[in-house]
Amino acid sequence: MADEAGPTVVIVAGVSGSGKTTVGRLLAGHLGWDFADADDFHPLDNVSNMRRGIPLSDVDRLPWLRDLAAWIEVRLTSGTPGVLACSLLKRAYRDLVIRDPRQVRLVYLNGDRDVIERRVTERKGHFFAAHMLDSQYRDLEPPGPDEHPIRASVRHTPEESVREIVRALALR
Ligand SMILES: Nc1ncnc2c1ncn2[C@@H]1O[C@H](COP(=O)(O)OP(=O)(O)O)[C@@H](O)[C@H]1O
Ligand SMILES: O=C(O)[C@H](O)[C@@H](O)[C@H](O)[C@H](O)COP(=O)(O)O
Repeated sequence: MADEAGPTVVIVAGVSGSGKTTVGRLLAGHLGWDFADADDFHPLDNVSNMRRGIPLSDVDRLPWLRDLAAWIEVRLTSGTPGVLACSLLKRAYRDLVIRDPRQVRLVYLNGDRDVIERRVTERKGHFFAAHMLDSQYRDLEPPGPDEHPIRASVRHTPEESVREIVRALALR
């Protein structure tokens, strides 16, 4: 759990289309923190595969996860807070990038698959197609209670989710 000073990094996680980038960017703006989208860390082959409808494997994701862990480590050592939007579908992925849960808090955007499916379908100009959602749910291992996730519903507006998250983080 976060220590009295609060976390230095907040990760907003969930399947594609759950609102990680939208909520994460809004949260970062509210807190005055830096924001990073994990999509920007994918090797080009990963994006090319997803664009062609090929889901990523654990092997594909490993270099990506290592780069994300390095981004977090820089934040922690420099004391520069940041919000990271990142799917982190599996527990093993989260264990790799969240080494100290007191300093890195997890937000999990969850809720109705039909809502998410509609959003991915309507989203313009993104490489990730709605038919790929099946593979996201196949890989998804929702956070367990020991990960102390802050849960936010995909049905809420981004603004409502940010208010909930800030309250749960006890950050002003
Ligand atoms: N709470 C929300 N209410 C309505 N639309 C949303 C909400 N969150 C995200 N969206 C929209 O849904 C789509 C997916 O959001 P995005 O932030 O890209 O999700 P992710 O980063 O998890 O893939 C975008 O078109 C975005 O504008
Ligand atoms: O691990 C993965 O399979 C990908 O990271 C995936 O979870 C992510 O969702 C896509 O890269 C699309 O990006 P958005 O999440 O922004 O739609």
